[in-house]
Formats: sequence, C-alpha cells, structure tokens
Amino acid sequence: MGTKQALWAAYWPAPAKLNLMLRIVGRRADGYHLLQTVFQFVELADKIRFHPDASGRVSLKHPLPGVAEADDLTVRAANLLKAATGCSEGVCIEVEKKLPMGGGLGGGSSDAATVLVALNVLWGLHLSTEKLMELGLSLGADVPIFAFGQAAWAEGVGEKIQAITVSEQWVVIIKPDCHVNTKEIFCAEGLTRDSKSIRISDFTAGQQQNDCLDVVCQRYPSVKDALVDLSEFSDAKLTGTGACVFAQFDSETNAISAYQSLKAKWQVYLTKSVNESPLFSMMKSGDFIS
Ligand SMILES: C[C@@](CO)(OP(=O)(O)O)[C@H](O)COP(=O)(O)OP(=O)(O)OC[C@H]1O[C@@H](n2ccc(N)nc2=O)[C@H](O)[C@@H]1O
Ligand SMILES: Nc1ncnc2c1ncn2[C@@H]1O[C@H](COP(=O)(O)OP(=O)(O)O)[C@@H](O)[C@H]1O
Repeated sequence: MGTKQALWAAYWPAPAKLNLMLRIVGRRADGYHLLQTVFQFVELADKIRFHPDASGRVSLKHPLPGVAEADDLTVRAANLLKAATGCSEGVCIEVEKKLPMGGGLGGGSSDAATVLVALNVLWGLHLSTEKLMELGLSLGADVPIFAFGQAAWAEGVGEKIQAITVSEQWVVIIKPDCHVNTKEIFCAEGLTRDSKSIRISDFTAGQQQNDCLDVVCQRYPSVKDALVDLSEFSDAKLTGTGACVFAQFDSETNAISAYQSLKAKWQVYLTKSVNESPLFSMMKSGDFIS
C-alpha cells in the first residue's frame, strides 16, 4: 500500500453493483425478504476523498441535496467505526457523486462501505473484512457486499456471501427518469415471494430472473419502456428493485453502438462489469489516484 500521505491524498472508488438475478425465496419474522442474488461490480463509481479533522468531528464537504448530513450513509459509517473502536480521530468526507441516487446501483451503500474500508486503513484500525461487513450490515443490506469486494452469490437479506466468478463484459445502463421506492416494491401485493431456491449451477445454466420485474414495470412504466428499448440491442435486465436497467455485451463495438443510439432519449452509462471491486483493485495495486 502507498505512503500515508498518498493514502490521504487519494480518491477512493465506491463502485456501483448490478444484481445479475434476484429471487425472493421467503420472508423473515421481521418482514424482511429472504433473497438469492448475484452481485457483480462495474467500473462506474463515486469517488471519495478524506481530510483529517483534528477536532474529532465527522463532517461532509458537500452535503447531498435532500439528505441531512447526519443521515448520510458516509457520515453514519464513519461514526459507526469510531463507536465500534473508540477511535477519537475526525474526518471531513468529500464525495464526488457519479452514481444516480435510488437507482438500484447501490451508490449510497457503496459510499458507506468505501468509508469503512478506507478509514480502517487511514486510521490504522486493523478491523477484519468480516467485522467491516458486520458493521456495514447495520447500515443497510447492500453494504456488506461492497465491503467484501468480490462478485458473489448472496442469500439471506444479502449478508450470506460466497465469492463467484462470472463473465466480465461491457455494460450499458439506463437510468429511467423515476425513483423506485424499494420499500413500496417489497410491500406490493402482487410480488412473487415464494420462488424455489436454486443453486449456483442453476444460475449459470440460465435461471437469471428478477422477481421484482413485473411489479416494478406495472408501477413505473418508464422502467418498462427502458427495458423495451435496451432489449433491441441485448438481453435487458432490472438491477435490484430498479429503476436502472442494464444489458451486457461481449463486444465493445456493440456496446458503444447501443450507448450511442440510446443516449438521445435516455440517461445512459457505458461501463464494464468486473468481479473485483475497483476499490479492492486499487488497494491491491497500490495505484492510488490523487
Ligand atoms: C433489493 C436490493 C438488492 O440488492 O437492492 P436495491 O435495488 O434496493 O439497491 C437490496 O436488497 C435492498 O437493500 P437495501 O437498499 O438495504 O434496502 P432498504 O432501502 O434498506 O430497504 C427498504 C425497505 O425494503 C424492505 N426490504 C428490503 C430488503 C429486503 N431484503 N427485504 C425487504 O423487505 C424493507 O421494508 C425495508 O425497510
Ligand atoms: N452517500 C449517499 N449516497 C447516496 N444516497 C444516500 C447517501 N446517504 C444516504 N442516502 C440515501 O439513500 C437512498 C438510496 O440511495 P442509493 O444507494 O443510491 O440507491 P439504491 O439503494 O436504490 O441503489 C438515497 O435516495 C438517499 O436518500
């Protein structure tokens, strides 16, 4: 890893995730749904920089519109780390937001995980990945996968995680102009909640449905429109509870051509899927971007 100075000057990536499939296989006593899902990362990422604060306070350089500073997942993650370790350090967190909020790409959860992983290094806390994942789970169901950092098969509410290798491809993502409320989808009457549990080999053999798809398309017509438009180019899927939809391409030329055609009508992103989170790739390579 780089020198202390290089680490404090670095921009730490907080990548988006895709759910390559999502099955709802049951429900816990507290109402939370039991899932089977496959997570993979993409190179598209928020970027986070940390500035030491001798006062011991945790603050944000640029609060996000519509999110109170104390509710921001990055601030909550840093305060959680302090409470769990008794660390008296302070930090000002600077987030360069690239990921659309509330789009099913997990940006807030990823920001929180990057704060946990980065401050563990910057503050010299030496917490294990398992401990960071456990702390992350108390912030949100999607935080542990980002602290784990490898594409994974996940069960439970997303906390029982097993690394898998899936093919890395070019990806085109459309963010429809709507905000899907995750809670509303999980509360919907028509939601499939009794899918049969499958094995990883079933997923590999092609069982890759997203059980939220029908309910999301009924309630959010622009998600359905985006799926129809993207399907012209490749198999299109919903990530998580949406609103984003994505398609994978093994040819860069085909991905660029889809991106070019769609961008007149949609907010669209061209990126690559990766099995190792760019956060972990950066830490392993020691190639810190400042
Ligand atoms: C569905 C997934 C798949 O990756 O992603 P998103 O598309 O939302 O990002 C996640 O499990 C989302 O996890 P997370 O982002 O932490 O969910 P939250 O916003 O906390 O959930 C909002 C509400 O949805 C319901 N909920 C959420 C997750 C779950 N497994 N069962 C549920 O019933 C609960 O009522 C919860 O209060
Ligand atoms: N640092 C953060 N970045 C994004 N959203 C945040 C953050 N902190 C709190 N939030 C809240 O979390 C919600 C979900 O954000 P996000 O993780 O981007 O979406 P999703 O879970 O659909 O992928 C946002 O609408 C916002 O209110």
